[in-house]
Amino acid sequence: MDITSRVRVLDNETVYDGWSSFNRATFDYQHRNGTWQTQTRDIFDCGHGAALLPYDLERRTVILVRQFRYAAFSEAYTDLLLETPAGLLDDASPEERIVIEVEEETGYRVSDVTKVFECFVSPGAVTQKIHCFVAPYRPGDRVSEGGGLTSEGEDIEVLEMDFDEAYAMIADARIQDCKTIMLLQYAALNLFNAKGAAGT
Ligand SMILES: Nc1nc2c(ncn2[C@@H]2O[C@H](COP(=O)(O)OP(=O)(O)O[C@H]3O[C@H](CO)[C@@H](O)[C@H](O)[C@@H]3O)[C@@H](O)[C@H]2O)c(=O)[nH]1
Ligand SMILES: [Mg+2]
Repeated sequence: MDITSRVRVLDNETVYDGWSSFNRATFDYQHRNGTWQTQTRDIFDCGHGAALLPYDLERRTVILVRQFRYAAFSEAYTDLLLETPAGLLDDASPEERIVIEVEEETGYRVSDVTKVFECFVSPGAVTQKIHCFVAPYRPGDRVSEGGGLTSEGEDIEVLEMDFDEAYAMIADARIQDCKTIMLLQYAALNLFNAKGAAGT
């Protein structure tokens, strides 16, 4: 379904333009019953991103990263956040960008990369879409320490974790990042034969 004819943008004001941008859009939207309504929405834009879960089926492990996230901290999450490696696209394609980002953050050089889904992270207010990937890895694929770019303020800890332990961390809220939850659930359903995954 293409709903372009049901939206008329009246104004798109840039409220802030810096590392990210913040816009206030005013538009007419035609409801399903045919009536038009004027709405205003504040929209946060920091570009699109890509995320990847490296997995080793033989050793039943995955690679996650742990880092400080001020946005979560400001909402009383006082621990470091556990996530899959991920990054902003910065004008590259998701496929190109994610391989570079995984090596920068984890030190692992992955090659057999599979796109599994893409998702809007918070579509009521945030423009960002995350392209999500998985890739197998072996211990010998580690070519550097990783850790991210100190010059950009990154201080990233690399964790190789037992898959079942990582998966269980969703249920007790030790993992709260949405791309990480979705990729671990994808892996439980499609890669590992996980206890508690649907159909097992
Ligand atoms: N958030 C933020 N980051 C900034 C800013 N200025 C510079 N940065 C730097 O921009 C870099 C972004 O690192 P990436 O690895 O590219 O992105 P990320 O922060 O890991 O993740 C982003 O993309 C993910 C999706 O792939 C998102 O899940 C995540 O929320 C975030 O937007 C970091 O080094 C960060 O320090 C700023 O004002 N705000
Ligand atoms: Mg990152």
